[in-house]
Amino acid sequence: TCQVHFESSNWKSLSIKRLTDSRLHGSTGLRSGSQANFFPPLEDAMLPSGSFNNRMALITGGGTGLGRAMTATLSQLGAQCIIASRKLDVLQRTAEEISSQTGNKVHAVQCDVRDPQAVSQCVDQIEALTGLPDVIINNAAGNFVCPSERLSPNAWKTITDIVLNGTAFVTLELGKRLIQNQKGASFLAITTIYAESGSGFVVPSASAKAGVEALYKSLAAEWGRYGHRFNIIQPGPIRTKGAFSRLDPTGAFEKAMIDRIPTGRLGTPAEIANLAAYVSSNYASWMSGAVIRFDGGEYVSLAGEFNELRSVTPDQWKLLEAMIRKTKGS
Ligand SMILES: CCCCC/C=C\C/C=C\C/C=C\C=C\C(=O)SCCNC(=O)CCNC(=O)[C@H](O)C(C)(C)COP(=O)(O)OP(=O)(O)OC[C@H]1O[C@@H](n2cnc3c(N)ncnc32)[C@H](O)[C@@H]1OP(=O)(O)O
Ligand SMILES: NC(=O)C1=CN([C@@H]2O[C@H](COP(=O)(O)OP(=O)(O)OC[C@H]3O[C@@H](n4cnc5c(N)ncnc54)[C@H](OP(=O)(O)O)[C@@H]3O)[C@@H](O)[C@H]2O)C=CC1
Repeated sequence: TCQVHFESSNWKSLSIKRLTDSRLHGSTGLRSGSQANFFPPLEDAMLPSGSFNNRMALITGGGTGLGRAMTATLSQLGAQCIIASRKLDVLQRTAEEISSQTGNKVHAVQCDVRDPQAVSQCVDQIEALTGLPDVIINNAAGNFVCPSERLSPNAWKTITDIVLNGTAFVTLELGKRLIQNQKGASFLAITTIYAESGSGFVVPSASAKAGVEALYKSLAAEWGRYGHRFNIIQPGPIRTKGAFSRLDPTGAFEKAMIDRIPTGRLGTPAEIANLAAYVSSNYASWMSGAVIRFDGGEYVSLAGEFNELRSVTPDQWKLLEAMIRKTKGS
């Protein structure tokens, strides 16, 4: 299966014919992505049942995607949940479905997090329904891929308003009321791996998510004295309609994305829901200011400049090593 052709002893002219995922990788017997068999996702709730009994949880964007999965897990573990976003019909459908499965009430509250007045009214409604929450998950977001030179001011404003200002309005409004009531709480923000690295083509999202991380790290330092913990989860790719339809509308990039993930697969909503439940639970009461990357290894895979050498087969390595060992001096 060795496809190395020596055109000269120069590294640059070494032509390595890349093997596609439908062919064996050297003598390892691994097909691209087949390592996923080592990393099967577990779908059941990880924490003991009742871990969130008598606790109230607010999940923004809890009607769909990852927010919905987090709501389902918290509800299954005993929490009374409130889900908030713009589309009341979507929220109500999700709330009914989850409540009927878990037997625990899920409340739907309409709220556009970009509007501080709407956020304040939403928190009034939450106080009346359940009292102030013990768990706040800032999960709502907006995003789309777009070359930055095509972004209008309003496109920039829309994404940064939802992601950064929305998270800030929800966090500050609840924080102030919790402080007044001398009540502790766990705050969790869902960001993304490129909040750390930056990324072209999603620049408003990258900028806003980086701001959210700064906000949460800062408040972790400032508001511990009020009983508040602040943590961040940076998910890698997890299939949801909201994300994939806006970031890879044709599906053209999915295979390349999976190929670069060392665990060979996308994450699942249930996996991130378990992590979010743990971080929000009392089992994690010493965790604050943490940034947890949850991406199957994608970030480090993208970062290391030699990681492409994964495609070199054992036979090719023998040839490369011989060439390297033959080199004397500089
Ligand atoms: C190499 C490829 C890799 C493939 C990756 C595949 C999978 C994903 C992997 C990782 C994901 C990592 C991070 C994910 C982060 C996320 O946040 S995903 C969550 C995405 N979910 C959502 O976005 C849900 C909510 N979104 C929306 O409601 C809308 O999309 C929107 C954000 C636009 C807000 O809606 P609305 O308030 O109704 O805004 P408007 O439609 O009025 O638009 C406001 C302005 O924005 C301009 N605009 C809208 N869409 C685009 C576009 N596609 N391109 C350019 N500009 C756009 C619009 O024209 C408005 O501006 P103007 O008024 O015209 O100037
Ligand atoms: N899926 C993935 O691969 C990844 C996702 N993430 C993050 O995970 C989180 C969830 O994303 P995902 O589930 O994939 O996508 P979704 O599109 O399903 O979730 C986004 C949610 O945000 C809500 N929302 C959007 N705008 C507003 C607004 N102005 N006010 C209130 N709520 C709003 C939406 O509800 P509505 O339309 O009713 O307002 C929706 O429920 C986001 O923070 C995203 O950035 C990060 C990395 C990877």
